[in-house]
Amino acid sequence: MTDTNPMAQDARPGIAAGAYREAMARLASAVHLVTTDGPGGRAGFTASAVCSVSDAPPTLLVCVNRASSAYPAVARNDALCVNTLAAEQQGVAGAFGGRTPMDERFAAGRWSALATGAPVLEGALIAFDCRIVKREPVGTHDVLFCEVVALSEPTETEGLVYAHRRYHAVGPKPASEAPAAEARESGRPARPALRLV
Ligand SMILES: NC(=O)C1=CN([C@@H]2O[C@H](COP(=O)(O)OP(=O)(O)OC[C@H]3O[C@@H](n4cnc5c(N)ncnc54)[C@H](O)[C@@H]3O)[C@@H](O)[C@H]2O)C=CC1
Ligand SMILES: Cc1cc2nc3c(=O)[nH]c(=O)nc-3n(C[C@H](O)[C@H](O)[C@H](O)COP(=O)(O)O)c2cc1C
Repeated sequence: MTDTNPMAQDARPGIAAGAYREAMARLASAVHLVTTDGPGGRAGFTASAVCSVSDAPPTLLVCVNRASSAYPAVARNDALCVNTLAAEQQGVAGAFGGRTPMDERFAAGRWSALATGAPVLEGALIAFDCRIVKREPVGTHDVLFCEVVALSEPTETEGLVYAHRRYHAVGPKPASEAPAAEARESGRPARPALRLV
């Protein structure tokens, strides 16, 4: 049988990086700033390749490109913080998304620290302060296994999602705006949970 779907044609071993990226562009991901500080210096980058591995011990994985300007610091330091971005922090995601000097990136936000000293972004949806417990090179990236040692106070607001090469807002608005409750009371439809920002 001849398959006329170009995506299906590409789904074979040895597909080109471009076809893989095109496929990956269809996946929606939360957007994070991965930040670090220590003997290797302060650095950070925007990341979507982050996921939960285990809750005992609480462990995340983060994939970092070895060609990234943040890599030398991430490679040397033993801690990092995964700052999951709120919808209104799209500008900070842009600043940390490449080609901007580190000092300028950090000027785009306000910072504190939890247990490890890695920079914690004020207003993030949530921040996971981590010790890096294992590193595994895979292709162009290092996969970092990170044990979560402290959490920030969560911010009750919309999250930031990246899909189809664009940012979107997702989730509930702050309680004060309570659109769903309002909509229920007024009989009007609630606004969609996902919108372009
Ligand atoms: N995991 C990563 O290293 C990611 C890197 N990026 C980088 O940010 C820039 C903008 O990206 P897009 O506008 O989304 O266009 P794009 O066409 O370069 O990427 C589309 C999708 O492919 C994946 N991807 C891209 N580069 C990758 C890489 N080097 N390794 C593994 N997966 C990768 C991501 O899921 C991304 O959303 C590009 O330079 C891209 O390389 C973006 C997302 C993830
Ligand atoms: C939405 C988005 C998600 C990204 N996710 C990752 C990621 O998970 N891992 C990674 O190494 N780079 C990721 N990048 C790329 C880095 O943020 C950065 O652009 C890249 O490391 C090159 O930066 P440099 O100019 O500091 O070398 C992402 C970029 C964007 C815009």
